[in-house]
Amino acid sequence: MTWKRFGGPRGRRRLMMATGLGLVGLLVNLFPIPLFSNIQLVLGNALFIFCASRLGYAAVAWCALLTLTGLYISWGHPIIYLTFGLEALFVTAMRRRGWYLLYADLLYWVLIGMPLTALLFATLFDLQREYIAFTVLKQGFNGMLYSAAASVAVLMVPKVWSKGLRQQPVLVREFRHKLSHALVLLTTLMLMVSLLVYTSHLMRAQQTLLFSQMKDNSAQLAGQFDDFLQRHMDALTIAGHWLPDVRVDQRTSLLQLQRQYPDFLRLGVTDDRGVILVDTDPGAPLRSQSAENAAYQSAVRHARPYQSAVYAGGVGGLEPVLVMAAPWYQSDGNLGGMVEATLALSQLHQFNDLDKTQKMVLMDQRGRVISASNGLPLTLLQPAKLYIRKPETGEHAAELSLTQPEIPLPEYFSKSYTMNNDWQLQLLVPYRPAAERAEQQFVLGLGMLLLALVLTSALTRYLSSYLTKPLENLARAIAQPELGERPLPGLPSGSAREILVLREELETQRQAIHAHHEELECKVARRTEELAQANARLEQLAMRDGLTGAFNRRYFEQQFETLRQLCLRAGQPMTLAILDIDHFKSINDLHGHLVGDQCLRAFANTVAEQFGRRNDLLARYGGEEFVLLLPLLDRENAQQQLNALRQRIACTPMAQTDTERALMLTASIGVISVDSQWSDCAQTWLDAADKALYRAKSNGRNQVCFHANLQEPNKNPAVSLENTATPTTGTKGSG
Ligand SMILES: Nc1nc2c(ncn2[C@@H]2O[C@H](COP(=O)(O)OP(=O)(O)OP(=O)(O)O)[C@@H](O)[C@H]2O)c(=O)[nH]1
Repeated sequence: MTWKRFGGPRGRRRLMMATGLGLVGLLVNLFPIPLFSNIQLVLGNALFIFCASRLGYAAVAWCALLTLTGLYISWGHPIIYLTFGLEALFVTAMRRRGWYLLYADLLYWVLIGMPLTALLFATLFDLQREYIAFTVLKQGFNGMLYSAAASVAVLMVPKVWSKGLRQQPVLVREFRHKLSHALVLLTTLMLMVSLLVYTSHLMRAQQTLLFSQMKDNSAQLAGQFDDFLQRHMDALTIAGHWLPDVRVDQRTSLLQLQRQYPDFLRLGVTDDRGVILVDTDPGAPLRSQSAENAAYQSAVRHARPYQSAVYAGGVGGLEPVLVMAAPWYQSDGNLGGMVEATLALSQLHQFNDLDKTQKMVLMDQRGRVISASNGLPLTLLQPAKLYIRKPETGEHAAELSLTQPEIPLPEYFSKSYTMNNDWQLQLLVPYRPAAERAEQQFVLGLGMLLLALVLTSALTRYLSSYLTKPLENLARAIAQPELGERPLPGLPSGSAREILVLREELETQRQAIHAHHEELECKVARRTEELAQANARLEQLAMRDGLTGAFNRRYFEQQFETLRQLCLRAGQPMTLAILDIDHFKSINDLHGHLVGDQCLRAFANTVAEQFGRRNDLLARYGGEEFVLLLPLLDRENAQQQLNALRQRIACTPMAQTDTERALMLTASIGVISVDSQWSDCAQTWLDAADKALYRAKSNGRNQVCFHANLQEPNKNPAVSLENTATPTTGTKGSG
């Protein structure tokens, strides 16, 4: 056990909490609530069950020890430490595994508590089997009641009370489990309380009825005994009056009287000094009541009837008898003496024998048994040992045992009655049948309780799924990725209003989110479009020449290697041409820069129209110079197409002068058209083409000049360029 856990301030607070709860439990258990039969409620145990919901083993064990000490004081059986102590630890362990207290306790009593209690009772006590079964059931019932009470306390007591003290995990459960537990708890408590109230009320009513019957019966029986004594005394009194007339044969008359009253064991007549004159049994003289007996003397003196105390007499001198006497008078009216009789009392119980359901004990003033029903373990004329468990109170009969003072179950309900002569009549009704009735009702009630629990559990399962299904559907619908597009699914028409409201609220929110989402998407699309356009514009700006729309020099340099690789892969030559407008300066000078710009644009368009293949690339190289990169174009085709271009330029009006004359111009073109492997350096190619251009200019302009058969450009390209240039002359355009 982890007593170390009690270390530190938190541990000390836990110890204080366990001690506080344990002491409350101890106090409550000192006064178990008596219900009926032998059933008592031990609500104090609820305290250690409550403790098990919050604290660990050590704290619960300590709380249980305190609580059970209260029970030990009131019950006196040390085995409670075992059965209930195990219960405390078992419930703590199960709570740790996430069980509800009520279910954990029920499981304990079914699996361990009831079998263990039955075993202990069978071994340690000499009890009837049915009584053991009933006691065991009673323990289980008790367990369920106080664990249900503890569970309610757990629900009711604010969590803040045990804040920081918790050793048990906080359990997050599904709604249906919570609902089911709450309903089972409620049902258990309601049914148990109803069962207890109903059964104890019924039992009390039965006991009240029984007690009132016993009261009547005891009074009636006592009356019969009084009658019995009175009748016999009357017989003697009457005999006292007629005895003088039959003086001749008084003995015969007395024998006749004895025949009429067989309980007179013997009869006799004394004189006024107590000397026996006549005796029905002269062989054994009538016990003298005279001389030393002051009461008898007084009775004689005053001519009053006399009744002795009970003493042993009769056959063998062992039966309880008494002597009664009445005065007799002589014919002159004077007191003659006393008519005496010995009266047998042991058969008085026969008055009660008609009622088989009850027994009786009649005791004299000194508590000695005078007469008792057959079968009772009592000895005549010995003081009766009556172990009365509860005194008679109010309308309840006392509980009485004749055999053992500490027997767990009383043997009889008893009602005592004091007769006129101070004899005690004890009326006894066997306890067992009444207890059996109570037990039957209790077991029946317990069975109904279990049935109700099973039904409640099954019903709440259905009910909770009926309540939670719409919530689960809603949660599932919300979790769907395409939530925004579709409306939330409708709920069954019988759904709770709160859930319907929740659904409506969620649907409104969904629509708002969806609208917002769509708006955002539109915005994003618009922004993306704008961004793409801006990017395209930027791209254009980055790679195009603003005036002519042709690619710029940087773009040309970027694309050069790509297009060269294209030619390499195709094993084709590549052509690079530099186009330079002839005498462009004079156009500027004569017509102004605007016209010059117009010419540049028109020139670029004309070139682009001529070389419109996908991979042809026209870039403005600077001023009025353009570069044409023509992949997959061999020299022959290049020559043909560039000449065609040159002619087309020459006959294409590029702009209008102030005088509305069409402005025509020519261009010189320097070309290099070789295997693409020739050089991987754009500048080398440009230089070679520039050389050719230079020659075109030098040769009179408006012509296409080629360089060819360039073998090792990197070594000395200029030399080979000079040697291999092939000019193609055209008509010189006007400037
Ligand atoms: N309008 C206009 N003129 C430009 C532009 N860029 C360069 N120029 C002009 O182009 C002219 C080029 O003149 P030059 O290099 O002497 O060449 P050219 O007059 O064409 O003579 P050749 O090339 O030898 O036939 C210069 O006068 C520049 O001012 C431009 O963007 N717009």
